[in-house]
Amino acid sequence: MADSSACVARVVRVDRGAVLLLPAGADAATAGDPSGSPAPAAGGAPLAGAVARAAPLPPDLDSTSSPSPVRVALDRDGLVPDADGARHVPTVGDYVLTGTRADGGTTLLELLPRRTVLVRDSAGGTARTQALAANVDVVLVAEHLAPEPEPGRIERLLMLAWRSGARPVVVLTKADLVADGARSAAQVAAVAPGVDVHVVSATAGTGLEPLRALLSPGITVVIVGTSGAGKSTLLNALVGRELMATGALRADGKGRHTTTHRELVVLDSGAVLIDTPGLRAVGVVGGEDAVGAAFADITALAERCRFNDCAHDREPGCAVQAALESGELSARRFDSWRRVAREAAWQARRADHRLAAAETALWKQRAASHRRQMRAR
Ligand SMILES: Nc1nc2c(ncn2[C@@H]2O[C@H](COP(=O)(O)OP(=O)(O)OP(=O)(O)O)[C@@H](O)[C@H]2O)c(=O)[nH]1
Ligand SMILES: [Zn+2]
Repeated sequence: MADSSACVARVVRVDRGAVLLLPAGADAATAGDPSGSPAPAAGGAPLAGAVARAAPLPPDLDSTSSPSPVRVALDRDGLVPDADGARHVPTVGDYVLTGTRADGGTTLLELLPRRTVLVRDSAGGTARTQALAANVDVVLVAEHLAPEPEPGRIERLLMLAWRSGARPVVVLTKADLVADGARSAAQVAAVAPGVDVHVVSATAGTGLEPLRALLSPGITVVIVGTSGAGKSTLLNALVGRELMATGALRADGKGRHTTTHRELVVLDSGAVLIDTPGLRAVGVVGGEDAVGAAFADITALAERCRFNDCAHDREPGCAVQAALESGELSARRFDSWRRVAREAAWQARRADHRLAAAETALWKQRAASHRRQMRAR
């Protein structure tokens, strides 16, 4: 499918009918070069570093300029085929193979496999999911300390993060507005088992070092959180310059600027940052694994129940009920877990059902074509 001149590029932004791509240079992976796999195993050095290094800067430009992305039109349906011909909606962070037309223009050839992908349910409760970002290593879950953090929202965002395959990290923002950020952090840590929780103030510049340390070459970091969580402000503070428009009032008095699209930015360090618009209703898409990870504390408790099929209701020897009684587990978190676990089970059943329906349709199609062949004879 790919011609010999195929190159790997990364999707920086998706517009209507087109994508912005950062092309990889001579040192980056090319098609047919197995060592240049764009989908490295977790922990491997992703291509982003190569993309960042790919375009040497002209000497008259300072080090803060990045190579400019190339705009490439999508097919009419707005989709990009993968190696098997299945067509996908491209998303920020995707790696694609590009080719060169006779007139020198760039064409999109193929979507490369996604190592990780952040997805959510599309609005309206349809069966569709929307890919928010692909090939990310770290998902920063941002939540403000003032107003008070909402544990339920953090739980949902953590499920989204766990489900992506990337590593979640919680960032509690606006520490300058509260007296005791550490106390809130301890409460939030209780709903984020296995996840680091950081307390930061982007405006005061405190607590940023551990987050800066995440921004190593080749690492892709995406930030998610409700509108006003301080995502853009935090990213700007991490980078030390204005990358993202923030919700602060604009100097010209023309109201507020908020993030309206997802965009990938390559830092001088070679790390890649993706800002996302505020996620309002995080419809959490199934994934019993994600529930298990986000609620690892309850999963561990449930393993200690006397009965394997304990419903954690009134069964004797239920470790979950015991934890509720002792106060080790909050009723709120237990309810939260029940709700998402039910949703996950429902999603799984629905996916099975869809699969079964697709299978039936395929067999009907085959049977029909078989009948046609028989008739033709
Ligand atoms: N006091 C204080 N205010 C902050 C801090 N970080 C952000 N803010 C303010 O919070 C508001 C929202 O910040 P943004 O960075 O635009 O929030 P966002 O999460 O990117 O919002 P969306 O783009 O709508 O998703 C702005 O008025 C910021 O100035 C902080 O550390 N301390
Ligand atoms: Zn039980």
